[in-house]
Amino acid sequence: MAKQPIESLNATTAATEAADLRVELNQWRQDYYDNDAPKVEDDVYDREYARLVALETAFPTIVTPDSPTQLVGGTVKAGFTKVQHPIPMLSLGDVFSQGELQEFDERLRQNVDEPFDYNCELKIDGLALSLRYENGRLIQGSTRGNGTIGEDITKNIMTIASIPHQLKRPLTVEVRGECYMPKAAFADLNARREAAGEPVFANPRNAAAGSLRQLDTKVTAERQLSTFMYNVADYAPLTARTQSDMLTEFADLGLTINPDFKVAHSMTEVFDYIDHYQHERPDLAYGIDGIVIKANPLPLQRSLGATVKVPRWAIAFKFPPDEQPTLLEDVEWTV
Ligand SMILES: NC(=O)c1cc2c(=O)c3cc(F)ccc3oc2nc1N
Repeated sequence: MAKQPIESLNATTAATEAADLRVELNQWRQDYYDNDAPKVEDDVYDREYARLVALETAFPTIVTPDSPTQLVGGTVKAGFTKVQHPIPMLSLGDVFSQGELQEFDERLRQNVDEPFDYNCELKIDGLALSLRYENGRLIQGSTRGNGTIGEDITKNIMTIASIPHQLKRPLTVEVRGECYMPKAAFADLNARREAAGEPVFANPRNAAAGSLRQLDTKVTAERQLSTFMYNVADYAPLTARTQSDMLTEFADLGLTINPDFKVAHSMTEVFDYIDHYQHERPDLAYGIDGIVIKANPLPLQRSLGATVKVPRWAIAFKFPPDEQPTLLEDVEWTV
């Protein structure tokens, strides 16, 4: 049904609509985060979620603690040891148009007096993970979970080739990134599963999540997972002063980063980057669901900090869902 404009609602009608949205969104979250099997396309979830945020913003008294707007990520799957993230792993705020991205930039620059660049990065469509290194040795891997409590997947991440067990320098640092399954590995896996009469994965993100959040490490080891690291919990151990230099420092340490990042000196350059990768997307070896732009100076990231849920210094520009082009040779031509 058509949504009433927010201005025409009162707290009671808003609370009723919000309650219905929460039931629906929490069920979808459960499917997405806990069962790695979403029931709806991301854009449907995002649209309903944006409506709930708008209702709660217009009527703050209707917010409830269990509202998905107050939670981050999913929960901890049974069978996994829990890991407390000393510094929470947050999610990114989303925007869906260049206009909204422009607003994000203007809002940010109102609170920052010195000029700054953005670092543009591909938004890898996988699942977030955190790696703890002590004196350069990999000692723990965990999922985001709900942002403060994740799952211990140390044994599983030890089997991923792109994750070094020893950094090139003896740093004690917690790095964060995305675990993903390349498109080719996804196609192979589903072909094997189909041949074996097993259910196939809906998309590479679910396949990566199902392969990483796996109690049987041998299964993880054969799933050809990979990673791109993009963030730290605590900036102190690094020498880098910008996001872009941090990615280069990660590579020097032996971590795997996505090389397609780019410093943008204006929103025009940000939009050019977005347009370029919106076209490149089908040819990339891995799935992306958007672009992430981040304030490049690390001291600025630190001073801007985060809300209860998202960093103030970064935003995700989401692409519309990936329409798989129908390959013409797949179409039966009737003559
Ligand atoms: N999927 C991604 O490729 C990707 C994801 C995030 C985040 O989730 C993320 C979450 C934060 F709280 C802060 C920075 C982040 O940076 C990020 N950068 C990326 N490139």
